[in-house]
Parts: sequence; C-alpha cells; structure tokens
Amino acid sequence: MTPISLSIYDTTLRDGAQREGISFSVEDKIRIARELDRLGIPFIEGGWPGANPKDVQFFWHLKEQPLSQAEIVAFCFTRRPGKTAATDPMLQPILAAGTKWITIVGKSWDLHVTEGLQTTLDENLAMIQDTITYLRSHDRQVIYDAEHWFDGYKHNREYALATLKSAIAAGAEWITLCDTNGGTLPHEIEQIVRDVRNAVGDVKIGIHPHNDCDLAVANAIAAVNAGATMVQGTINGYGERCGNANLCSVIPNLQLKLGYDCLPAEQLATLAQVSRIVSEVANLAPDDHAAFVGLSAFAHKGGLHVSAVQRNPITYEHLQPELVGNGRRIVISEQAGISNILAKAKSLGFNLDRQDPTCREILESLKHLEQDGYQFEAAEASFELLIRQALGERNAPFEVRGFQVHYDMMAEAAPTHSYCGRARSLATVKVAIAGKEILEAAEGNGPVSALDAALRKALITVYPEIETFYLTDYKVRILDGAAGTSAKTRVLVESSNGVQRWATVGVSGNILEASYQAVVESLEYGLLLQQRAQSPLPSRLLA
Ligand SMILES: CC(=O)SCCNC(=O)CCNC(=O)[C@H](O)C(C)(C)COP(=O)(O)OP(=O)(O)OC[C@H]1O[C@@H](n2cnc3c(N)ncnc32)[C@H](O)[C@@H]1OP(=O)(O)O
Ligand SMILES: CC(=O)C(=O)O
Repeated sequence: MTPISLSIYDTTLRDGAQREGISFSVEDKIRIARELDRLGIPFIEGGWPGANPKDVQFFWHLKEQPLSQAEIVAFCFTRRPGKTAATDPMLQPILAAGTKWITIVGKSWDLHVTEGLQTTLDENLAMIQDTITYLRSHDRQVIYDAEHWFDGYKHNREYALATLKSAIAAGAEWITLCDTNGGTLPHEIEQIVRDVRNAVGDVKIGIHPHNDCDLAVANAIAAVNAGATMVQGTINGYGERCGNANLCSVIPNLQLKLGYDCLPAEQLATLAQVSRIVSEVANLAPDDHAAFVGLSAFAHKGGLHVSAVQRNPITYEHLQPELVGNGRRIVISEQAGISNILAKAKSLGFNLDRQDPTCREILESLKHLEQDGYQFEAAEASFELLIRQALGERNAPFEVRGFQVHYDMMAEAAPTHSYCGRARSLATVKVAIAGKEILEAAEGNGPVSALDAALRKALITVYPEIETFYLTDYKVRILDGAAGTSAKTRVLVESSNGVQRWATVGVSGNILEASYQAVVESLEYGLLLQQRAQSPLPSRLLA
C-alpha cells in the first residue's frame, strides 16, 4: 500500500518568532528558510509582510532568490470590519510579497468576534469570505487558519462551522483547525476533526496545535488519525507561550512510527542537524533531552544499558538514531560499568579487552574521581586523557613546573560618586618542554585569564597552533555550598580550535587550582588533536 502523504507546514519564522526571547534578523530568517527548504518541508510560512520591515525585506529577498522546492507562504488576518478587502491597506503588502500561497487567519469563536473584533457575527463571516475571494481573484492559493477553532466549536458549534463554510465557499484550499490556546486534549481533537470532516465534506484539513498542555505533538497525531493531511508546527517547538507542535517529533512519529510520508528518507536523516542549526540561529541553547534530535536522545549512561546496547541496540533504543540524523552516545560517569569503558575507548580508537585489568583500573579511578566531584559526562577530553594515562599513552607535550598569581583590587572613584573596583591580575608560569624550562608572565582581567594567557605565552613559541585555541565556555559549580567559601569547586572549560570543540574538567577546594587543571588539560588535549590530525592512529591500534 502506498503511504499517505502529509503536507508539513513550518511556521518557525512566524509563530516560532512569537516565542519570547527570539528575534530573528532578515539574514537569520533567510538562513532558516533555506535549511527548511533543503530538509524538504513543502510549506514554509515566512512571516507577515507589512507587519514589520524585516518581513517585507525577507519576502522581497526570496522573490529575488527563490527557494528550490518549498512554497513560501505569507501570513495575514482577514480584512478589518467595515472595510472591503480591496481597500484594506493591510492586504496590499501581502500581495506585493509575490507568494503563490497565502495563509489567512480568521475568527471561529463567537466570543472573539463580539469581544475581540467588536463586530457582528455576520460581519466576521463576510470578512472571511471577502478576504479569501479577493486573494483568489489575484490568483493566490489560500490556506485558511481557523483561529481558536476547538474552543469556538465547543462554545457555538453552528457558528464555528459557518466560518469554515465561508472560507470554503470563497475558495480556500486548506482549512487548518487551530488549537490556539493549546488547551484541547487528544481525544477531543480526534473527535472534533472527524466531526468537521463529516460536516464540510471533501476539503483538505490541517491542524495547528499549541503546546500549553504539553500535548501539541500528541494533538497533531490525533488530528492526522482523524484525517487531517496538513500539520503546522515549528522546529524545536518554538512558538508563542509554551510553543507549537515540535516538527522534530511530529515528523519522525508520523513517518517512522505510523507510516505516513512526510519527507524523503535522506532528508529526514538531516533532521537533528536542522534542529541544532535553528537553535543556533535563534540563539537558544539546544535542548539536549529533546526526543529524536537531542544530544541525549540516544545516549546511554547506565552500565546495564550500555552492556545490552553493545549486544543489540534495540534493547534500549526505540529506533535507529541515524534515521533522524542522530547518533548513539555512551556516557561516562559513576553509573558506568566495564561496557561503558570499552565502548568509549573504542570510539577513541583503543581496542581494549574486557579481561584487561586496565579496564577495571580505569573504571575504579573514574568512580573515585566522580566521588571527589569530577564529572566526565560533559568533559570527554579529560576522560580520554585519563584512559591514555592508564594505558601509558599519555605523552604530555609540556609539564607545568609551577605558577603564581597576583591579584590587585583598587577602588577608584566613578563619575557618579559611587565606587567601582578596578582589578588586574598577573600570573607567572614555569613550564618545561622536552626538558627545557620556559618562564613567562602575563596579565589578565582576573586570575584565570592571567594564568591562561601566561601558559599560552610560554607554549606558543614551540606550539604555534595554540594561537587558534580559544575558550568557548567556562562553568563553575560549587559542589558543597554548605562549606561556604572553602567549598569544593568544579570547573568545566570548553575550548575550540575553530574546527573541533572539546571539554575538560578540574576540581579543587581552590577555584584557581580547579581552573588551572581544566585549562592545562584543555591545552594538552588541543595539542593532542593537532597531533592526531597529522598521524591519526594511536599506538594501540584498532584491530
Ligand atoms: C493566533 C495568532 O498567533 S495570529 C498572529 C499573531 N501575530 C502577531 O500579532 C504578530 C504580528 N502583529 C503585528 O505586527 C501587529 O499586531 C499588526 C500589524 C498585525 C496589527 O497591528 P495594530 O494595527 O497596531 O493592531 P493590534 O496589534 O493592536 O491588533 C489589534 C487589531 O487587530 C484586529 N484583529 C485581530 N484579529 C483580527 C482578524 N482575524 N481579522 C481582522 N482584524 C483582526 C483587532 O480587531 C484590532 O483592530 P483595531 O485596532 O481596529 O481595533
Ligand atoms: C494561527 C495561529 O497561530 C493560531 O491560531 O495559533
């Protein structure tokens, strides 16, 4: 049987942009539109031309340089009460955007008509019909978004259906039922979509669920079960309030679990990448625990899980991660067993034998270090150095023979007569490279930056590649806050060389010492990556 095709409609650039904290530039919108186009999304709602200058520019740009396969859709509400569509200035930029498809949102709930629009129920029907008829007369294809459909239907079924019939009579090609307030439950969605299908006959139905009850994905699926063939949602579920239906979950559920056809399989295999790009462009931290596409979606931490997954992945995985562009990860922590160590070592290029006592030694030292406050889950570079140490494969490129840090804090008068601190730090380090000692000093805004600068200065003449290393994140966590200022501190440092990223960890009762450990390991690991790029295989070669 040929699978039923569903039309996926992405509204990341419109409803997604209504999420608090998101502000896309025109360039951001273009970048996301092109990613969605490559992903194979057939409808991309680009925004509301005329509502703001950015959206006008965005549509203008895409008119000049169109997408390769997706339809870009302009969004707008119905004409204002008491006007005609032809004379409502709001519709002119919509036509000027030059899209083949336009989505018009209109009122379904009588309360919104009388209280929100402050007009009559008949005038709202006329607004819907007139707006769509006008756009059709300009050769546009129309998707009608029935705002507050489910609430409207529950309050006044007859009127709600009359709004849909106006849209259909005017020539709307799709009727999208919106759960605008996100309060409807899946069994209600399913029932109401079936009712609508019976009431309006052979028109294509879409669903636009919001996530206020954390049910938007379930509601999208319920609507499809009842016959909807378009799903509107956003990448990562971004959207007004609690968001929209997350397409990164909707699509794999519909396609891989229920057998619908949403995207070509090769494009579905880029979904995780698109999710990460969109979060990057939105400047929001990716949700590592997101279903299907999150970094942890196929991460295995418990020793029992890892042991079983190594034997057969389906023991702890509901689907093959690669189908959605994700990958299996083995997490290293105190919850680990030998299987975690073997799997991790293998991914680093070391083929260890389960019976090798070194494996048990690595596991024991891991558990002791975690007991002391280290955490290797997010500091895989430090864990690799630990494995190398245990295997006698850690050839440290330098040795720190000592360091000192001076910290000066001077109060100075600010123009406002309040006082602000002016702090500078000076660090000196002594390192040895191949037996030769180097002494260097550097200043920094704080003690850690001074130490980092002094270390780099000492190493750079021998290892010029250090110039390309930079810190991308520096996180400090107090482990036993009750101990006050003597508390133990964990420092996590993330670094990059512009191509790769790595993370290292340090723990100490002294924040400077913890930072020192993490920074030194970070430099050592960066140099190791460089060396590996030149000669990729470790000396204990993979069999
Ligand atoms: C459910 C949804 O998410 S729909 C999309 C919502 N998205 C947005 O609102 C983001 C973009 N919006 C905007 O930039 C602005 O709100 C604009 C340009 C659309 C309108 O701005 P303004 O003219 O200043 O009006 P305002 O933002 O206060 O909106 C209320 C007006 O819209 C009217 N309105 C609301 N819904 C509709 C509708 N479906 N059809 C016609 N008019 C409507 C209201 O009656 C009110 O009109 P009035 O000012 O004549 O009383
Ligand atoms: C159209 C829309 O965004 C809504 O009703 O939620």
